[in-house]
Amino acid sequence: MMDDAIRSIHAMEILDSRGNPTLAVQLELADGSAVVSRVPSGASTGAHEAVELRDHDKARYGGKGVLKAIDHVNTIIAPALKGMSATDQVAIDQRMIEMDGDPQKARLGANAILSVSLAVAAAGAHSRRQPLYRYLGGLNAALLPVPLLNVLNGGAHADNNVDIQEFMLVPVGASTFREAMQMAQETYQALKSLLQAKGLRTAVGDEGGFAPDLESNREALDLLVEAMEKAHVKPGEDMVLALDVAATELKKDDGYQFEGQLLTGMQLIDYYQLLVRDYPIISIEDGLSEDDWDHWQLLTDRLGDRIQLVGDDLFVTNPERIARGIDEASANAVLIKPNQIGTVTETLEAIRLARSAGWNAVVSHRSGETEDTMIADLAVGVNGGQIKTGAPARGERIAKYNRLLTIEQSDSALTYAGWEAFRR
Ligand SMILES: O=C(O)[C@@H](CO)OP(=O)(O)O
Ligand SMILES: [Mg+2]
Repeated sequence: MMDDAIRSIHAMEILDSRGNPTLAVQLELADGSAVVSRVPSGASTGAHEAVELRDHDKARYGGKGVLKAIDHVNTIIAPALKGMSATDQVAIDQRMIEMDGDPQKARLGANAILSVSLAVAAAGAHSRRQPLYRYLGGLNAALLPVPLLNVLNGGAHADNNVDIQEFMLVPVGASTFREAMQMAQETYQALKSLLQAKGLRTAVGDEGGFAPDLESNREALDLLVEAMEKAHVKPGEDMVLALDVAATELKKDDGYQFEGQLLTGMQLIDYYQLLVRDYPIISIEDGLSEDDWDHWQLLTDRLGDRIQLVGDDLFVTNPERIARGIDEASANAVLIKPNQIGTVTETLEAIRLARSAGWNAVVSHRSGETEDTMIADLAVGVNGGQIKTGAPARGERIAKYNRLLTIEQSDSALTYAGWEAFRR
């Protein structure tokens, strides 16, 4: 047996940051080295995402168990991959895709497949004695990503009257990743004291952002600009803002339920245009719903030369949907979540495709996360330039930021992407 041959794969149940069960995989190579991978889980999931397999035993965790997925790894996937080389990522992923046979990976489960795919990548890097980002990106990996830090929450991620799901700080003007995190942390703390001074709630949502009861989306944006100023961070220069509207969650009949009114797609686009005029917004994710291709095209036509328009639910990290988006000029960037598609190979393909059209690729966490830091390495490895992984709070989000801080301080060949990340 070669040193990097897979000796064993073992899946087990662990908890995600919401306390719901997810799975971890321990993979051992012939040389005795072992790695662990852990799979995240979304709340505002897109209908076109690959299928996350959960069992329906309501007695266990309200039906959110993952016993089926675990069983599929241990009894179907593990025996099939035993003996294969961990550096054969493409062949292994292909094998799992074929064994599943369903376009949305509904048979074995995308979470089952991803847990193994991630472990194989980690093991491949280990056997080559390279950090994961270097293994994934080779010499091409040169950039530390700009963090998009979700510090204010609404929508499906919070229990308040704000419709936009995520308001993110983007410290583009920093000169290092470390400085970017410091700037974000100081603004986050300034925001907290502003909320306290106004008698507003400072409890945090799933991703560590605050979820105060505000009157409007504009009130949230005003607060963020005020927080920057309080932290001596210059809006529009040191730091800009990004939004994830998660508009699929707002879809109602033919329109969008937004700030107490039913708006048409066109009215929503007009609204974004005014927001972009009034605030230092650099990026809007999921401004429209997952099947509203026509309005996506109109939005991109209207704002695409000024800001980044990111498809999350629209593309679900799926190369086929991204190809359609490129064809129809539906957006100019794609959100990359490995668990939306289920394998490392397809994730890399999605990024390559986006890049070939001159689009940006934003590597992202899920709202239900674990301490796994693979996405930090992925963002560096593919020179993504941007990573979205929550507030500078909560251990599972900090784990990714800490991984990036560690990478920055241990590899002098890398530089902070800064404004460069948004140039197309
Ligand atoms: O909508 C999103 O972009 C994500 C992550 O912030 O949320 P979820 O994982 O719930 O889909
Ligand atoms: Mg999103």
